[in-house]
Amino acid sequence: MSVAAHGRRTFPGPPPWATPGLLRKLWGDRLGLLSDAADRYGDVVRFSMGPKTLYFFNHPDHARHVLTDNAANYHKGLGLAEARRRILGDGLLTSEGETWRGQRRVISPAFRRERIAGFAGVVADAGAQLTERLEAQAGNVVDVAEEMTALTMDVLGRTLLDADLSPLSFLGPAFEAAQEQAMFEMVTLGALPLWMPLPRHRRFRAAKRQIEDAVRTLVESRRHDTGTDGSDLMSVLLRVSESGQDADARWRGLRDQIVTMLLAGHETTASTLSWAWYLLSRHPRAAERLRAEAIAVLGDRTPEYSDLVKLPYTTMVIQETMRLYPAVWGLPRVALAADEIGGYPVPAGADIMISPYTLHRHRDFWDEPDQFRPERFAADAPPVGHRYAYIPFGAGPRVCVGSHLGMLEATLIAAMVARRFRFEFAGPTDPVPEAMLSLRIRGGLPVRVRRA
Ligand code: HEM
Repeated sequence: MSVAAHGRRTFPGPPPWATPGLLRKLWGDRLGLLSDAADRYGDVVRFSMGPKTLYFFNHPDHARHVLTDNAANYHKGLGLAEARRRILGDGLLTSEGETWRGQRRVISPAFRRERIAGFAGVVADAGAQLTERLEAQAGNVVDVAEEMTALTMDVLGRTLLDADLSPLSFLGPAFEAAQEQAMFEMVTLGALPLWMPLPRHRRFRAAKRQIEDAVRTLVESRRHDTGTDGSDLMSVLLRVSESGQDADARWRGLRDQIVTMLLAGHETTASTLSWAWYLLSRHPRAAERLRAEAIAVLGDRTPEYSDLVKLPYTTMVIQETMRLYPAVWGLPRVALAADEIGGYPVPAGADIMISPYTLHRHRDFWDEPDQFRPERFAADAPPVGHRYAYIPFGAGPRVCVGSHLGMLEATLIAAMVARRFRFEFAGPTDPVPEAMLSLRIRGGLPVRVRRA
């Protein structure tokens, strides 16, 4: 069908008078907003919200078009644009164009599979410390989401940043405040400028200061101690920051990269592991199978990188967790020039949303999409109906640079913990997903720790 023919077609979507309700949902229930719209209107939805229009495309072909085939026409959008302005700056996640291309070229080697394989020892060590902490808590209720955050932060520090991040436990809440602000600005469309003396603005400014101070400390301590071979991420970032521009710009460049790595490198894996523990607490047979595999493969010994391929069921549990609760639930983009997606015309400047969360539950591509069934990812199961119906790490040029590290960490930690413990969900009601930049669990995940 021609563009002109579609141009006359009106987009499906809620009527303009629904705007207040839509904005409320954009603030309080982003997943509900998208899921309900997909159920009601199908694969293409236009949300008109006052001055803002959001185009939601929910067919895997649309995802391929935006993320890969015509990726050059799209920059990062809604939510990420605010996060860029407020906290991430021109780090790898939010930079664009030539700046991004240059950064990706120099940063990627630090994430190669061979390098990541060398990190298995650090992951195993962090896992051993975690199991000791859990042992001390056997029979008690702990917030396992908080434990996962501490663990992934520790691993990130010791692998990529060559630093002990344990004195920086305030970073978790500080990142939370920073993301809150970015989301708030997204929903209020920037109507409440940061100079206004609101408590949330004060909270944000304090959080930003804490994050900057932490980065400064990391950089200073590293400059005095360069005992590495120079190919780790921190060395690469420091080297890059030594060339060109004025001192201020160099510092900003370095800060943006480190803040980005701190945020992107720990929340996502922590979220994945937390949701996995919740799902396993609700599916004891799957939990038992995972435990049996972990014991058969690892026994009592320290896991190694080569164990990854021997843990297919554990891997399937992580894959299925990322299907139901993809840590990066939304891939917002802005169209640079007018385009046509799935036959629908979108104007230049249009805000586009591709959502792994809704694609991963798309009824045309998944059997019983809301059920937790790790078997769908078994080697002998039918392949996923469409390559872009499952994109937990994104796709195309902006695909996750840390996916190998994320998978290594999630799989080894799941096996190490499951061979010793099981968790009973101890919350008063089912956990509520909170769609910030990553998919958190609102209020944490209380579980009772039981020796398995
Ligand atoms: C289970 C764990 C993880 C998941 C599910 C995940 C998911 C994603 C997704 C979906 C994207 C694409 C975002 C977009 O297109 O807008 C992304 C990008 C990115 N991720 Fe991850 N990630 C994980 C772990 C990590 C780790 C461990 C790091 C390490 C620092 C990391 C660093 C990054 C960076 C820097 C980008 C931006 C890449 C670019 O634009 O060139 N991620 N991640």
